[in-house]
Amino acid sequence: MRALIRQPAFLALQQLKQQEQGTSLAQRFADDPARFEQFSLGFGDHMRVDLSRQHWSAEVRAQLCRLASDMSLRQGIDALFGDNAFNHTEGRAALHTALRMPPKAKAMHRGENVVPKVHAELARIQDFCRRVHGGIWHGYTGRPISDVVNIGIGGSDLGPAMVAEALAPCRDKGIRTHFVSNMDGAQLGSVLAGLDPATALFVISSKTFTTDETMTNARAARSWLMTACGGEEHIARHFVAVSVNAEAVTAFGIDEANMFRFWDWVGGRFSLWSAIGLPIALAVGFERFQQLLAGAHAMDEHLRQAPFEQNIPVLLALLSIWNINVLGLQSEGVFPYHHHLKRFPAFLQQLNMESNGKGVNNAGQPVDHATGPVVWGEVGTNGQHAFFQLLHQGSVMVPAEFIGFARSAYPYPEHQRKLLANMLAQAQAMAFGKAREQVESELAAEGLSAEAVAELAPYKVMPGNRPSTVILCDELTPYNLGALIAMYEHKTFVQGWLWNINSFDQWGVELGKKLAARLIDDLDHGVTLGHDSATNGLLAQIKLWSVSF
Ligand SMILES: O=P(O)(O)OC[C@H]1O[C@](O)(CO)[C@@H](O)[C@@H]1O
Repeated sequence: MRALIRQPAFLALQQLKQQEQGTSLAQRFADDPARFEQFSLGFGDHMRVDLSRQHWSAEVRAQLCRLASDMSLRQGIDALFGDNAFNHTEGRAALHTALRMPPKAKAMHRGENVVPKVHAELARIQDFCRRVHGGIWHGYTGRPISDVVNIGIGGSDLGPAMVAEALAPCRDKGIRTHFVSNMDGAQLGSVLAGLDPATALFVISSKTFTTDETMTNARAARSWLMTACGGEEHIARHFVAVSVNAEAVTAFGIDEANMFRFWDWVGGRFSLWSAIGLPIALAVGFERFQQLLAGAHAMDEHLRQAPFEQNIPVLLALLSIWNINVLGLQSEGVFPYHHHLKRFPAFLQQLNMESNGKGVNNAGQPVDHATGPVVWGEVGTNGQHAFFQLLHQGSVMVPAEFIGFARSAYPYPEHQRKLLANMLAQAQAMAFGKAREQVESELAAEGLSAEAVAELAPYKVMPGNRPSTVILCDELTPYNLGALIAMYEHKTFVQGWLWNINSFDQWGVELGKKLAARLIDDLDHGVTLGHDSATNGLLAQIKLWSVSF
């Protein structure tokens, strides 16, 4: 297959660039009163995705869809649900979609249908939740569990932490959840300080069960608990594990009976649907966890069945290809207008940037085009009072994705109306801005002199013409959240397919881990030599200031 930038459809898109850039968003809307209907898509009765405020036309969309067809995307999508070898640099499949399939479905991996074992593990999770919620599984003094502490990092943290927070209004099981990920005792220390060891349950979540941050935190948590309860025999009531590595789990001292499994065909950043989602099920109940899976599965089916022109994740990915590879926009802002989605941008950063931050294609050659964008964001309206200035008037153009919900679980209708109004206003301001003439007439109406108007006007002009997407749902339910996350997973996958990169490995994080291992040793022994001069100098300074090394 020819590379993206040598595809005839891509060359056609490049030809269209000038013409498209020459038409402002304001002009597009003026020319076509039905633009919203033309460029917005529904997902069932719960979600509407508005792509009308992007710098594209029906012609661009058609060429992008042709590009996807020419690059055999349909074949790629089919493979995502079957026995693929997508993660060829690690010798693994990418089969996370099997985690949310109904019991009777089939997903083959090396000749075996994996769906029955997925459901067998789900049944174990359900049973465990029942025991914890019913107080049958209790702490060493006999009191029921009140606090669940997930110890994990990356995909073993971000997904469950984001979802547990997002579904906060559904937390009716009497369980508080905490997430400890960082190699910084400040995080573990502050979580432990608020816990009663007799009612705390630690979930050690690590696909490999070798990640240094997780194992360091897990060992410290175990010592803390031992000090409180005074005996190794009590540990089993307070520690469970989620991993693929049974040997390492038992070596740590957790019985295999208290280990929840997933499989090497589940990448870390795609793992929240597996037993890695245990803290979610403990926090909001197993039924809601099932609804989350159902929402994701519905999005899977949409990806598989909808024609490209109406396929939400496909169009999101194609638009990002258009923005990145043709228009040269290298960053994407994600702004959920829901306070409980405050961890969503961080989750998306791992999902997209760890997947698509690659510089070598599937044939081992350097790519000759841009790949994954810088993904960042913050909840609205907080972001508006922080960095939206740059979005509106800065010299960088950042396509924005606004995510909003018509209904709120909280009884503050005024807040909700104002929240939604703000989200819509930001998308409007980005697209249509404010022209100089309007600024001048407003200033004049305020009574400013002609001289003052001329002086102030340039600062108040809003250039507009900045692209954005609005994703609107009826409410932040487990089902909608599942669909939303799966939508972004598939956007990431489709981007990776078209860029012809492996979206499922992450070799780029390895070197730092190796270097850190040597530096940990040096800090342990007070060594300040043998590195580059900057590292040696900083080691010496740390040694001077530190009392503990
Ligand atoms: O679940 P594990 O094996 O502890 O890995 C945690 C995270 O570390 C990474 O491998 C990156 O270092 C992620 O891909 C992964 O989600």
